Amino acid sequence: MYDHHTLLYFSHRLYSHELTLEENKQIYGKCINQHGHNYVLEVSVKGAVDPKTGMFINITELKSIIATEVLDILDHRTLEDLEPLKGIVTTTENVAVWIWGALHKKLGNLLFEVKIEETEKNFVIYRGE
Ligand SMILES: Nc1nc2c(c(=O)[nH]1)N=C([C@H](O)[C@H](O)COP(=O)(O)OP(=O)(O)OP(=O)(O)O)CN2
Ligand SMILES: [Zn+2]
Repeated sequence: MYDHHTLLYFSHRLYSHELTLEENKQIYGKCINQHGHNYVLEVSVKGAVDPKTGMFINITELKSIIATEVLDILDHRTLEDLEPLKGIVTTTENVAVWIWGALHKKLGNLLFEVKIEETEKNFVIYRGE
């Protein structure tokens, strides 16, 4: 098992276009307003160590995959503006599921877990269930 931490910042609001403004206010409160977080993304991978190399993935490759598939798309962006997240309420749960999908395309079964901390108090762990 190997964990890799990375920081990213993005702005979002919690708002569902399937609900009325009143319903959104009821459900999401102050979070319907645009705001941002310094998220911490932790990607865990697992695999059988290759006896020849002593690795199951080169961390340099893992970092490159996280950079191209996640950071280059999300970091310092407004989530609601991003095509891949259109129509998705950008809760930490939904962002974790989206990140899992983006990484799984490249990592396949090496991907074990995506953990994303939205604030010091809130984080989501997703294992592709
Ligand atoms: N199930 C979820 N609930 C909430 C989410 C979420 O992603 N999933 N997100 C938010 C807001 O984005 C908000 O910015 C974070 O919530 P907040 O209560 O502000 O976070 P803190 O607990 O760190 O804030 P304190 O004011 O210090 O308590 C809300 N809900
Ligand atoms: Zn928020």
